[in-house]
Amino acid sequence: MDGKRYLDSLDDGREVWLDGERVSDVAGHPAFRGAARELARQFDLQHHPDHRDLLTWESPRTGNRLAQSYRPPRSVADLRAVRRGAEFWFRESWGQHGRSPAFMATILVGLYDFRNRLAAARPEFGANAERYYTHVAENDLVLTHALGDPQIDRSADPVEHPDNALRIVAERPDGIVVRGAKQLTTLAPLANEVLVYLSASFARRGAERFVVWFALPLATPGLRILCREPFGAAPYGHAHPFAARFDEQDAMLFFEDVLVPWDRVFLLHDGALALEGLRRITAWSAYIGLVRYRERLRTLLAVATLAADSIGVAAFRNIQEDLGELTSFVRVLDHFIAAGEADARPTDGGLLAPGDLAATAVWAAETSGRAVQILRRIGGSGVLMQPTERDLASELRPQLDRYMRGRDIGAAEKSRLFRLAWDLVGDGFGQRQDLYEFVHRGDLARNRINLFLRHDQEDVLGRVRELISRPL
Ligand SMILES: Cc1cc2nc3c(=O)[nH]c(=O)nc-3n(C[C@H](O)[C@H](O)[C@H](O)COP(=O)(O)OP(=O)(O)OC[C@H]3O[C@@H](n4cnc5c(N)ncnc54)[C@H](O)[C@@H]3O)c2cc1C
Repeated sequence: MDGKRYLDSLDDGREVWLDGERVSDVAGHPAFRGAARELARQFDLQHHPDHRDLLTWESPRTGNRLAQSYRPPRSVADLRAVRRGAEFWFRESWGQHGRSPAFMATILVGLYDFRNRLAAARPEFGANAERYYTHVAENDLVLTHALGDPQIDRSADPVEHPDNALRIVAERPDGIVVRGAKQLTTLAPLANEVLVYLSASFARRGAERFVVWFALPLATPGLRILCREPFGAAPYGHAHPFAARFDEQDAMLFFEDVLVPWDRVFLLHDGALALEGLRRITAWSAYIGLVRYRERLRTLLAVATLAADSIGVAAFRNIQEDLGELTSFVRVLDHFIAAGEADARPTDGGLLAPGDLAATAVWAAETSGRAVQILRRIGGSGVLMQPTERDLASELRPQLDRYMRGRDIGAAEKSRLFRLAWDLVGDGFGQRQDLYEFVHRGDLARNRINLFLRHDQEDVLGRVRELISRPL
């Protein structure tokens, strides 16, 4: 994929809705233009001779150079190559692109890896998974994924209230027909394809007719995409340096009796397999997601360090403690990522998966809000109160230079620094990024419970039981 091909690919008749209107030119619309161009820029980097070996690899099957993130890792060296490629993508986007192609591609690797288990249920599903992986990898398609059912009534059983879950309304010779909605799909207006599967809560609820995994182009007839309020636009000349480039959008997906051809179906009516598959297909994305989170935290730490310096608080003990706490998050992530590689284990699909990182999903959700709080505490009101570029060019400039400068920094640079902080932790974009960090790995409560229930502590339980079996 290169930038032009990517931008052209969005002109495919997809049904994108924004603020009550259908968007005819997604790549050119002000709400999406910045994010689309940024992704296009990153795709072009894959073709730059300086980055070719880092960002692409040669498929032994076809001899074509494919995006590095589609490499199915068979060794620790492969895992590292995928990680290093992802590090480059996430540095380019300052850790702000959750649904980066470098992330989604690894879910496709997971689907490929799970093909034998899918085939055991129905042979054609395993073949579909393998063919689909090859199709998206060879064409370097931009994917998103949709797992959650709409937030209508979480206490209601979808068997009695079928609108509460995406469901199959017909099985025909040419495919299945699905009706319903998916709650939230990042990047949907800007992706080529959506992979639909189920989070653990939904796979577990025992309503087999709602259990389905499939993939479709976003331009499929009957599939409607409703976008949320965009954050990339810049009213009143206020710069939104991150939002303008990295607002990857989030959308509801409505399926109005959409036909999914059989060759795009991977799993049907099997909640137990969907539950097993969830961990399998996300094994690599959980690890690559940590690489992105580390980049977001590195960005937060750098902006917080410079902000502290710029207002003369960097030498204060409480500020250094805050910065130290943020540094500890970055360093812990270094160790988590290293552990993913050190504990890598072979899969029954013939690949090498990172070690179990379930605890990191809990830790990341717990630390994300705290990281935001630290930058807000350090920046104080400066995070909000900064002149715009037009203010800086106005006759107010002498006052700005006098009263809005920093310790060793002029008013212009200081305001740009704090605009970064505002986008990271303040404005709509910053709030969205924070919420994303908190929920996108799934419900924190459920993740904590699962972690506890799966934790093997038989040894220490036995020793404590033994200890209390006689007077202490
Ligand atoms: C910015 C952003 C981007 C996202 N991107 C994607 C994406 O690309 N693809 C995707 O599939 N999803 C995406 N998500 C969705 C995300 O995975 C969900 O938000 C998350 O799984 C929580 O689900 P929910 O929002 O539906 O909350 P709910 O499930 O409705 O939960 C709301 C609250 O109710 C509690 N609760 C719910 N059910 C129960 C229960 N049975 N018992 C006890 N308590 C309960 C929860 O703990 C929570 O506190 C995104 C979300 C955000 C905010």
